[in-house]
Amino acid sequence: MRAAAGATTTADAWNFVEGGSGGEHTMRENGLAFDRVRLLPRVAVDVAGRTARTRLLGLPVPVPLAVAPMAYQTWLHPDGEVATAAAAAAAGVPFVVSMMASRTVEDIAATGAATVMQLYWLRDRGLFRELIGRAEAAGCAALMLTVDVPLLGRRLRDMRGGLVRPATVVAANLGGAGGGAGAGRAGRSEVALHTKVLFDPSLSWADVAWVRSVTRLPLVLKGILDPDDAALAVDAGADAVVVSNHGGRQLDGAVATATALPAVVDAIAGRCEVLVDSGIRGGVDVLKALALGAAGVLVGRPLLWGLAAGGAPGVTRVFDLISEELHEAMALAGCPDVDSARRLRTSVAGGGC
Ligand SMILES: Cc1cc2nc3c(=O)[nH]c(=O)nc-3n(C[C@H](O)[C@H](O)[C@H](O)COP(=O)(O)O)c2cc1C
Ligand SMILES: CC(C)CC(=O)C(=O)O
Repeated sequence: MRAAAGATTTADAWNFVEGGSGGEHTMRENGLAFDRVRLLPRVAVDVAGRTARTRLLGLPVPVPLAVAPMAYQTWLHPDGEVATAAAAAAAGVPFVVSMMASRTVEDIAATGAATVMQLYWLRDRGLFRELIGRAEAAGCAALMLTVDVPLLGRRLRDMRGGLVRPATVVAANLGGAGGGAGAGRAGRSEVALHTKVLFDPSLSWADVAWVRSVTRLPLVLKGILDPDDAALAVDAGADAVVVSNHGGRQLDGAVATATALPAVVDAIAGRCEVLVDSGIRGGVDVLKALALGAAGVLVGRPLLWGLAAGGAPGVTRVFDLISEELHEAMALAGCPDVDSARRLRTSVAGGGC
């Protein structure tokens, strides 16, 4: 799917999707860390009637997956987020709407997908509150505040290429500011410049508590890696956290999520839901995430590959592949359900149990 996507997208769009920050060490390590996790399968467990059904973010789901918030999907396919969300609706999987989505939250919600609205901390608090109101009115099931982007990571592929969004690829929920803002020269990324104007790097735990106080929706914090931050997230009233390094797009050198997850799960101690993303590439990775203590995962780049390669049917194909792999892996690991998957023992290749 990735190869098919690469063959259809422009160099700018491909760099934007595939790129990480700096030397892309964290981006590579995300996959390697999931690869190093070893599962201890159980045997002689009746898995004939197995199910991966569970609840995520208060929503019933057939598999413990949600679509990660990802900006500017019309860059990859003309229908953009509406195509991805239509496939998510068909799969029964929640769709997280990026604040920088290129289709409106109302159009996305109209696909019938269960939606969650992702927010960045904006300098313009009026606009920030307006978006919360729109998300509530559109029927979003939760808000997801991304806390790992005081500024955009140093994305060398985008800087070297002088990345510019096409003028048609707009932040549809922010008044539709388009790309092409004259920054298209080597060493500059127009996306980084645009976000620098919008995003407020002063976010603090007091602000998180304020966000908690201005909405009745469940609040999810995305971008937690340190167990102390996980505990602070609970104190600030978070209903869920996402263990994430933003797909290796923020701090290069940050820990891989499969490595960080167990300590966060311990620190949370059941007080809120723990999700994970960054490096999930198939059903076995999902099973590993569950075994490491997550309630579920956000799937990122693989869905964009499906979108670029084949629109909504391409995204559906990716959901189907991950679901088939998960169900097969659960059977082979002796897991009739998600709770038993979360009790599997793990070890790390080269280490002890
Ligand atoms: C093209 C692209 C755009 C993204 N846009 C956003 C965004 O708008 N908001 C956000 O919180 N995370 C964003 N992310 C990060 C994803 O939500 C997720 O954390 C990351 O993709 C997980 O890594 P993986 O795709 O390698 O598994 C983006 C990621 C990609 C690849
Ligand atoms: C436009 C960006 C802020 C989207 C993002 O979070 C990302 O590219 O990782």
